[in-house]
Amino acid sequence: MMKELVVATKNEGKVAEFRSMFSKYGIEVKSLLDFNEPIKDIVEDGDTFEENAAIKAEAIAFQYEIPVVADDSGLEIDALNGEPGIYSARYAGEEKNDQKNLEKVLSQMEGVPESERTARFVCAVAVARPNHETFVKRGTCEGVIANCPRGTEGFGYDPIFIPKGSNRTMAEHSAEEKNSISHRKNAIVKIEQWLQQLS
Ligand SMILES: O=P(O)(O)OP(=O)(O)OP(=O)(O)OC[C@H]1O[C@@H](n2cnc3c(O)ncnc32)[C@H](O)[C@@H]1O
Ligand SMILES: [Mg+2]
Repeated sequence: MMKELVVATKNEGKVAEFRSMFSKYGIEVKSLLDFNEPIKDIVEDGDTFEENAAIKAEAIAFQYEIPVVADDSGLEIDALNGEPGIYSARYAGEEKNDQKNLEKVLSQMEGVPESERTARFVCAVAVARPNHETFVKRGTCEGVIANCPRGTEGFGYDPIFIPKGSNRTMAEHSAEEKNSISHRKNAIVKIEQWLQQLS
């Protein structure tokens, strides 16, 4: 029997990755995109990835009285003092446009030499349940910012992020490859015990 688990996200790219990575635990993912009623956007006003992940997970867990997982993630660029960071989704404006966001990063990074283009993807994964303390785990993926976008896989900033040890952008990695090295994967392995005992 497949167990069902709600992941409190409206991001289709994230949903696909959770679906793929949770399948080995026998878990079927339901996201906010699958709810019949419209789910209002959750205000992400925390100061950290961890706080925002907990805010999203708890909003849905407490409303529906079910266990919920949520993800808050983004790109930290050293030469930009950690920007866009927790503001990654809206870096180029309220409309949350992936293409505009990565173009803004590239323009901010113009002229920055190879050795100073270090960055990391960060993912905080929160587990919230009625009558339990929420817990949050962080995973990261180190890399560098490319000079121009390449590749069509993945989502978000993947076309401009080259993971450490590779010469391809994340968007030039297959879904399977990304899911073996990503920040999201590295956060999910830290909640593995909880995923395994879920019934
Ligand atoms: O809040 P939810 O509904 O989960 O969806 P969101 O897209 O708003 O997600 P976040 O608030 O966590 O913002 C994450 C930002 O970081 C980007 N991002 C997160 N994970 C990524 C990944 O694996 N590859 C590329 N970009 C990623 C993503 O495109 C967003 O711009
Ligand atoms: Mg968001």
